[in-house]
Amino acid sequence: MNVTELHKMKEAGQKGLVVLIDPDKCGDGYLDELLTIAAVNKPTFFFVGGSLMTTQRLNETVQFLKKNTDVPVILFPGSGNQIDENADAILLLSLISGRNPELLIGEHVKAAPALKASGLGIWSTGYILVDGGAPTTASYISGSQPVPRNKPEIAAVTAMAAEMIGMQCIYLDAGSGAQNEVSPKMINSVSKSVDLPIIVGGGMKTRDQLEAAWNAGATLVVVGNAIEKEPALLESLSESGSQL
Ligand SMILES: CC(C)=CCC/C(C)=C/CC/C(C)=C/CC/C(C)=C/COP(=O)(O)OP(=O)(O)O
Ligand SMILES: O=P(O)(O)OC[C@@H](O)CO
Ligand SMILES: [Mg+2]
Repeated sequence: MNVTELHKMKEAGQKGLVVLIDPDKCGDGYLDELLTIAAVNKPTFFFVGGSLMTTQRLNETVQFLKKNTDVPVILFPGSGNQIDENADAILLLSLISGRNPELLIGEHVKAAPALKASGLGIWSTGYILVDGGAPTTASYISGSQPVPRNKPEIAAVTAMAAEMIGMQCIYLDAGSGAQNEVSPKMINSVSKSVDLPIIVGGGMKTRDQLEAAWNAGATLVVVGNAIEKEPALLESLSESGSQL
């Protein structure tokens, strides 16, 4: 699936809900339960990945999803080896809030041949970690400082640079299980500074938070932990897709 699908969504003013699936946390029938609920309350996409993957379940998770749902499956890789050609696309993340060359370009160089051969849709993504109130796995593993929560202008100029370099979307991430989600003020500031679709995630738990993010300019809002803890939450978050 090409990134133009995401650009079309933004141009049409459509808003999407994404469920993040961490293959490490898919035990005990979790995916069966999730897909039963998702059959009625369809998310726009499934993202699959983790900043730290301690099991080898990526391929079986992608395979299971491709077999049992028609919701597109987009890889959200914590490293260059989280590639599976059975998915529909991959967020080719470049960690632009950090200054670690491996996560800006190094991993990408190593993964380039496999990515090209995979036939996956490539969504070049400027990935911005934002302080969500506590250190997250992503910031610890990447050894990078997140953008301070109350500095929307830093996120905005970072996104502007990414757009001029040629990246195709921006991901503002307060990190897995963040105490504070990315503020609508920061989303709005980024939205006014670039024409790119904006993906927002980290610490989202309520429909009100999703709406605040969409209204501030997000095209996609990602929910991981809250649905992992309580899959039925997908029903109230999606409101049967009325807004999607
Ligand atoms: C070259 C390729 C294919 C990929 C680049 C990979 C890069 C540079 C990633 C950026 C840095 C990074 C660690 C991103 C993490 C993204 C991610 C999958 C976050 C979601 O996972 P969490 O839910 O935070 O993970 P845990 O549950 O493991 O805490
Ligand atoms: O798990 P949560 O807190 O919903 O975060 C989702 C994702 O944006 C984390 O990278
Ligand atoms: Mg996680």
